[in-house]
Amino acid sequence: MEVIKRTAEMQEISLRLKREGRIIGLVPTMGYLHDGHLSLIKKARRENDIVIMSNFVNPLQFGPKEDFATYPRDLDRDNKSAESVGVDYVFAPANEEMYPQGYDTYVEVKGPITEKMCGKSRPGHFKGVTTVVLKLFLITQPDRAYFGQKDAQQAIVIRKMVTDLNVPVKIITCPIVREEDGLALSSRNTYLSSEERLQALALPRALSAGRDMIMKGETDPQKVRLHIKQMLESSPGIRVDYVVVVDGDNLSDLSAIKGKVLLAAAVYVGKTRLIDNIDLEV
Ligand SMILES: Nc1ncnc2c1ncn2[C@@H]1O[C@H](COP(=O)(O)OP(=O)(O)OP(=O)(O)O)[C@@H](O)[C@H]1O
Ligand SMILES: CC(C)(CO)[C@@H](O)C(=O)[O-]
Ligand code: BAL
Repeated sequence: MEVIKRTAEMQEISLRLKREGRIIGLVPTMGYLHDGHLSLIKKARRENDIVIMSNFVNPLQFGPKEDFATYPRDLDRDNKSAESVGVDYVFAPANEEMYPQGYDTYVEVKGPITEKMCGKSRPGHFKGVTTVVLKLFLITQPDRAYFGQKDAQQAIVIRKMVTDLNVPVKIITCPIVREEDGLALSSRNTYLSSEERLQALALPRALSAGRDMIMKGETDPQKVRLHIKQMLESSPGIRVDYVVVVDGDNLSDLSAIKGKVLLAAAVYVGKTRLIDNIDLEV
């Protein structure tokens, strides 16, 4: 496995691999790898000749009061994990490589899908995500790129960017990997104290309760949303950011529960903001 820090070098390698006819899979990450990331890499490994994993904590997608500075980082450990699951190239640029002095270009998906949920709570977040992801695509020339369903809105926004800009990359969304007790794996789980770690279980439990209501025949999205919200609000240590029950393809509001449905929520557990969701076909 090679670790590449320069954008020009990574792009040169990727263009050469493409000329040689190799199929490239890209797994974009912000590092501090866990089994969720590894599941994306393993799928990319099975489906492509070459696997590139990017490891870059993108300052552009963090708000001024968010956790860019404290976001967990451990490049050495990440490189060992990446190598153990067959990554060929780790692309780990410094900020100045991605955004040199005078950098001025941004990519933004405008409209309803970036205005709600995490887009509403984190203004500018998705503009930062789409900008870095398009840059990563141009630097690494992937045929396929792998994203986790845990960041469901992110995957939908990236699909929209790729469609609207005719980007020749196939977007593959992979299922959420969870701890045995149901908590979705997330680098930010490391912020939780042992008490908060227990309190955080309210999030997957409330979403599962919403799913159970639907399985038992509930068709009113507002009733399901309220039930999830009330469960969260009555859970110790939890502050609700948002709860939605929306169309799983485009995040639009539903008049009735039918087809692809996404139950998604973001909560604060102490100072830590966690997101989770369940998608189902009704
Ligand atoms: N539990 C998970 N299961 C599947 N994919 C995941 C999981 N957690 C993260 N991913 C995916 O891994 C990719 C990189 O995510 P990222 O590095 O931000 O990790 P993270 O754990 O989501 O961190 P955080 O949520 O704390 O920012 C994203 O596509 C994300 O959706
Ligand atoms: C896609 C991504 C790597 C862009 O910085 C990030 O948003 C993430 O880790 O999900
Ligand atoms: N996993 C999404 C990256 C972020 O929260 O900024």
